Amino acid sequence: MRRKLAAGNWKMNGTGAALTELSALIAADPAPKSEILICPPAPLIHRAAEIASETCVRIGGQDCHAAHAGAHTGDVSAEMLLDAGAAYVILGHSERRSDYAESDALVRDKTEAAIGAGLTAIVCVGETLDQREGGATLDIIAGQLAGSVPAGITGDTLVIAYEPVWAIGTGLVPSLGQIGEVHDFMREKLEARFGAETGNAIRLLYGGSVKGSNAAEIFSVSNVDGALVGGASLSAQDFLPIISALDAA
Ligand SMILES: O=C[C@H](O)COP(=O)(O)O
Repeated sequence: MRRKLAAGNWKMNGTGAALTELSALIAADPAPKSEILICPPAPLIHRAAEIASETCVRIGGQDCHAAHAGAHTGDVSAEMLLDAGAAYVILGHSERRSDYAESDALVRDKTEAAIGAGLTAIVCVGETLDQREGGATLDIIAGQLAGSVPAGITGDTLVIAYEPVWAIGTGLVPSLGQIGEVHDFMREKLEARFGAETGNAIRLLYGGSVKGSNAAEIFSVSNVDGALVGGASLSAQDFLPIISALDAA
């Protein structure tokens, strides 16, 4: 049985004052059935992890370098995230793929580094609007999965987030049929590559304009094990209904 995961990606939002939202989240929902994850900007990870220690909320990073250490100005390694208190790291988010031209091969190397350091990697995949309209969605997802996910993973160290690029921060959401088609396809691909047991243990998140108002219907779709939430994770008031919907799914 896969434990559901409500993951919040704060992106490049929030200074120390934003941690009051994390405290409010912890105070409001101390024992959800689902796992809760908040991925704040890197400078807040250590403080966030201290606030969340011994609570049900886990803390994660939004990226890491593929190397353990070295001359990589401005980067952080997976080991540094772990040392700061992170348990997860998001990798290959479409904003990283577009802002920094991150390739599938680079995402795969980062994922290997993250898992090797003891983090759980959340690898993001998703098509652009042109690709969807051109009928290429499943080919794109297959290629990103094959290229970004390393060999030899285990079901508890990898999470896949399906985030259609055109749904991120736009208020646009795929139909439930479209979400289900991609999630079922990803499950098939993962089972074919890693075997039924591992492939079935990997959690599959949907991300892109998830709100309290649409969360329940999204979580009713087969093979949707939770959500990767951007804007609506920035306030406890907005994130809590999503967690409640996931608990109820
Ligand atoms: O990582 C989160 C996603 O990019 C979704 O962002 P959003 O919920 O603001 O659309």
